[in-house]
Amino acid sequence: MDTTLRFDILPQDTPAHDALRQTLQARIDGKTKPLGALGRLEDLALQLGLIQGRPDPVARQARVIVCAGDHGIAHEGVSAYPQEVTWQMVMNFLAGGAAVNVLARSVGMEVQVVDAGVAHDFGRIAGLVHAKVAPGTANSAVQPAMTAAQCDAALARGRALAHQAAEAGCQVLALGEMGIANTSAASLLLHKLAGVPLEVATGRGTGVDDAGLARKRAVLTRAAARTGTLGAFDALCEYGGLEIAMMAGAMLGAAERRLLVLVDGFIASSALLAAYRLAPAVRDYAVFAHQSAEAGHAALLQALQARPLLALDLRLGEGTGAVLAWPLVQAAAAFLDGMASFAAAGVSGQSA
Ligand SMILES: O=C(O)c1ccc[n+]([C@@H]2O[C@H](COP(=O)([O-])O)[C@@H](O)[C@H]2O)c1
Ligand SMILES: Cc1cc2nc[nH]c2cc1C
Repeated sequence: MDTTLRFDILPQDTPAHDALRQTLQARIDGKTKPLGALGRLEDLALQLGLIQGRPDPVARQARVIVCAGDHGIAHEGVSAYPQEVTWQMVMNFLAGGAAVNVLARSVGMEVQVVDAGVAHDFGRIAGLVHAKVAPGTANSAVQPAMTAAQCDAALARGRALAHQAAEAGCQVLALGEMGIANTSAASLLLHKLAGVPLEVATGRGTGVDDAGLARKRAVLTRAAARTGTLGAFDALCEYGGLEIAMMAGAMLGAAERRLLVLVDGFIASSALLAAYRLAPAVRDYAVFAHQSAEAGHAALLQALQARPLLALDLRLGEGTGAVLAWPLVQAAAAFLDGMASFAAAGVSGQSA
């Protein structure tokens, strides 16, 4: 089985990119600083230029899309919080009172809240993007979480949301999520797609105690045993979530429109892992914002050969870590644009 969608992402290893890479590197190296002294900001500037296909990339507008979804596996008692927190937090996002709202305001980022698959009827509520594919997934401990049609619908809707962000003028798209029990889905994806043992891939999520962690591991072991080796789409169907598939679709759609993708924590990274396996070129568009305190995130980042920008011990989700990395992307574009070159400033370059 495979997704019916085809993602059209420009790979970045073409000869045209080699020429642009050299131009960007020369611009970076010509700035008034010791060679390489802006460290990872230099990598960011280079990546942004390659993504936008220009030596003078811009980072003016960014949006965070928070995808919310519920999980059948929550009924196995794998989270420290009850399922209704998902829809209650959606209301909190819409009221502007959640962490992601506050942090996004502080860095000048727009928040879009999406019902990807919450097990609650919101009615026609203002401000919410109504993209509910189903009222939560099925319990992946006993059956596939999603049908292929549901997974395809979530991917397609995510892609469309990313395209809309591009049309609205964004250069950068951050993806975040809300979904009680979705660390279970992310751990199962990590286990199935990267072969990471469940003992390593499973953490405390919202904060289960030792007994809760043991129970969660037992549930995930049972769930994983239902299937053998899986491709990315089948793994999403079997163990993913509607919000995870929607984030994956949005990441792929963002790359199609040459947006830089800011990846949040453990669950968002599992969406990127699935997206990467569906279309490897998406990896070049991704910036890993932070290393989550969730056990398993280190292994996930390693599987993607990713080095996150920040390490703040966050384990909240919602896109909070991704939002905090937006000023760094802006700083990268700003130094490339505004710093004087050695020639312009009359500063001597490196000694021969
Ligand atoms: O982003 C992270 O790294 C992260 C780590 C742990 C928990 N979360 C959030 O907590 C919820 C999932 O935790 P749980 O225990 O219900 O599986 C979900 O709403 C996530 O946004 C998020
Ligand atoms: C309160 C609360 C807020 C969240 N935000 C993301 N995941 C969350 C989980 C809980 C429990």
